Amino acid sequence: MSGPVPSAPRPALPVRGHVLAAVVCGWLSAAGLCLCYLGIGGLIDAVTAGGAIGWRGPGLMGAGIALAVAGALGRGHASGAGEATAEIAVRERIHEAILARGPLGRSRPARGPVTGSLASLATEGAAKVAAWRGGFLGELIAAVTTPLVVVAVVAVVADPAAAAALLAVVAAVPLVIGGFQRLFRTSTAGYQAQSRRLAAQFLESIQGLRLLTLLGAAGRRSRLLAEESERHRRATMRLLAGNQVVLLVTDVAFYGALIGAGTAVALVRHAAGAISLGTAIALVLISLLLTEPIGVVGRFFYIAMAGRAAERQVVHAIAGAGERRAVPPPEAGDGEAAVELAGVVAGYGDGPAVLDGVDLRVGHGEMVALVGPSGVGKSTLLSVLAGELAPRAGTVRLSAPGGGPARAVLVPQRAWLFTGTVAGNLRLADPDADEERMWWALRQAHLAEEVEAMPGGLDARVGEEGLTLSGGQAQRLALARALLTDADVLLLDEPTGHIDGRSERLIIDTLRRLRGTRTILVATHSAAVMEVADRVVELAAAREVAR
Ligand SMILES: Nc1ncnc2c1ncn2[C@@H]1O[C@H](COP(=O)(O)OP(=O)(O)OP(=O)(O)O)[C@@H](O)[C@H]1O
Repeated sequence: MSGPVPSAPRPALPVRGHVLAAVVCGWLSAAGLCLCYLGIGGLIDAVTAGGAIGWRGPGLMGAGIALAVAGALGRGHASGAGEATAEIAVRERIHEAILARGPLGRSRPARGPVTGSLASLATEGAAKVAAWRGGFLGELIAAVTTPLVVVAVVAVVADPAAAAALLAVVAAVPLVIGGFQRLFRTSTAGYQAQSRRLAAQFLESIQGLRLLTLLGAAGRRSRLLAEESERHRRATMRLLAGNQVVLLVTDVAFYGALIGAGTAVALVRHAAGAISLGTAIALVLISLLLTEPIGVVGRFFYIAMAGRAAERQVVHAIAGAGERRAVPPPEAGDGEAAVELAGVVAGYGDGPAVLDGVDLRVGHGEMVALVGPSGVGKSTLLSVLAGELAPRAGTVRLSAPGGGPARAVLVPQRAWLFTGTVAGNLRLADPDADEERMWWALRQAHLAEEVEAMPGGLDARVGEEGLTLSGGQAQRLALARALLTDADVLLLDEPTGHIDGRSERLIIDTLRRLRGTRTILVATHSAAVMEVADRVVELAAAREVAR
């Protein structure tokens, strides 16, 4: 994923209520624990005084425990619900972006991620963003502000002067954390610079490998890379050592300082006769709660950093999708032919024209095989028809059988298989598809039996984290996905190109059965596919060949 990160706004997620609820529940839980500790203090005072225990101590303890438990449960629930809501929202936004750039299309935007990385962003990335924005943010705010709640409870229920002293200690914590982060940043920056240098040198060497070999410089270059790798290893070790120091210092210094300060305040106030022994012990226990923000700092590095990085990619992805919409869709024709190309000129960027004045007319329900030598522009023509590549000149018209604009869908040469389930992969094309419809599409593509045999069936996990489908199965899954769109025009780019013989036979049989049901353009080198087609058009000469 390259290109500058745009200053597009962060995706608005409907989790404000969840975050707020998590924060409030966190506060309630902290206040409950304070009351519970003060109750314990009250009990200690009653026991040491030798009098009746009374209601105050047990009452505070009971109320405190109830509040703490309710708060903890509420916080857990709010975080869980927030995370789930955020994940769905992020995924929907990314799915919109995927659909906007053509779910089955070969996507080569000038900027922004390709479809495959968009989809892994929609799975793993969405989970990271959700864990951060929906789940962790509320807990973070609650934890960071807990000391203030603790101080407030101490001020109201125990001793305002002790509360003021604790407040001063709490205020010093962010300053010290900031100082440590600055120290740490220097070693992180050094590591990143080293990392970039190494990556650049590797890339340069691979790109220039041929030249290096011709010049007899490969050995020298490899020694240089070895030295650079060693420097990188040392930088990594320095970073890890720095990390350990930060963790150690955080633990020892902060826990020690906060609990020590709490104990000192309690002792001083008790010695001055301002608070009882029980309240002093309660203050020591309460000072444990002041360490709450430190507990989240470690998780902050993992959850928030990963979540924020994924969030930047999501913003980038969504912004990229906006650019894709800028390619105008093919015009609607008069309805007489499904596809009409007249004088189409197309190419990539500022490069030469790949298609130079192509004319083609395809009737409704006709199956046309596009043939021609490799590189002649068959895939390019399909990209133009799919609305992925705007023609430089000429007209492209797609008509639905009854007139009006037609929908075209492209199955690329190598089907992307997204990390997720079979159903998830199918629903990229039709988010509302029910199981029956998905099985229908799988049967059409001759994949139903194989999916049935997979653990979980439609819920079988495929892609990087699950089953790896064969090239042929992936191609048939992509075909099933295309059929789910109910597009009028099906564009198939080399559907039998890189697959096993059995899959090839199954796909050809699918094509045979689809013939006449919709308009199909299939770019191919396969004689068997040409055999199935109604017509064969050779692209080089833009003329029909005899069959
Ligand atoms: N994204 C791209 N950017 C720049 N040039 C491209 C791009 N895609 C294809 N080309 C070039 O356009 C020309 C036509 O490629 P295209 O993939 O359309 O040919 P094809 O007939 O489908 O080939 P094959 O039979 O090998 O699939 C080739 O010279 C190719 O290098």
